[in-house]
Amino acid sequence: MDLDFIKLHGAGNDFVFIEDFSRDIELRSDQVAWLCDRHFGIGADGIILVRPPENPSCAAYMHYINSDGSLAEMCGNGVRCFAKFLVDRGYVSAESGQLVAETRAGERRISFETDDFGKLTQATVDMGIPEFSPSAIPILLEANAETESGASYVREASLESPWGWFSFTCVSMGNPHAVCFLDDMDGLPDELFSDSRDKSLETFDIERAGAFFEASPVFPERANIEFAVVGSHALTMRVFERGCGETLACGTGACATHVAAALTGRAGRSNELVLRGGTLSIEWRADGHVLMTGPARESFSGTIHLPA
Ligand SMILES: N[C@H](CCC[C@H](N)C(=O)O)C(=O)O
Repeated sequence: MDLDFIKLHGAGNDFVFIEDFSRDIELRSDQVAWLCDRHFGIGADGIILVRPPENPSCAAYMHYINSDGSLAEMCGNGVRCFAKFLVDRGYVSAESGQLVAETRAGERRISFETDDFGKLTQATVDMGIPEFSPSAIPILLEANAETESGASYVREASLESPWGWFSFTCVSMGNPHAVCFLDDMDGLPDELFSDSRDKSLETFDIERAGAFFEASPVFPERANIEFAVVGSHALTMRVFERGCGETLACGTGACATHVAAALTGRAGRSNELVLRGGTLSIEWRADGHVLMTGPARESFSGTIHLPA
């Protein structure tokens, strides 16, 4: 089967977009993995099929698939690129400045800016209200703290690993996140850093630590694992994504990290989240909604022959 595709990315988190308004594209996990392979396929962190919405007031439905073929409820960088796909191709009027995307996690309102040619340059997504209960994450641990509004949540729960104990604060943005603040890297073993003389987020071996916790039995549906460092002006983070591995950015992960930082007194209600692929601006509003602002870029388009 020949597939027309468009490659887009949000802060380096990249996706293969395929228009599927006729709802006749179904991809097996091995086909998804092949399309996402950076040597034998197109190369991406995930696939996004653009499908008709259930609710006609929504612009379209975002069907997101991780590069390992697993489905995820939500993708923050992906939904900004989703808006770009729709605006740049005229499915949504550039003048309207907003649209509602339908996702597996629910509807997400997006406001966007365009350039002089009507092409979307950046978008602000209302990522909804985070969920905290262990059953909502899901995580097989008891809640041990309460938010100001009385929601129970898992705060800096210690999980053991071959390299010692790590503390995670858990947040759902429609998909599961476990956030670890690396407050004392000197206390971690040398083998977890590519340069033991420079124990930093950059030299931290996220592939090993992230893979260990992503697959921990404490997360029955696995989890996206964030490691973050709080600076004087910004939060710097890296993410090992469920079903993908390390990505250059994770929109829902940036939101979860920001919320966890606010909950644990490390940050206020608005922050710049610095990721390897770019910076996302996150605000946790007083009404509980999390707003994420960031770029969306088109890389290239083409047609690929998908082996049967
Ligand atoms: N791997 C994630 C989905 C993609 C999230 C990320 N790319 C984002 O921008 O939010 C999961 O399985 O929940």
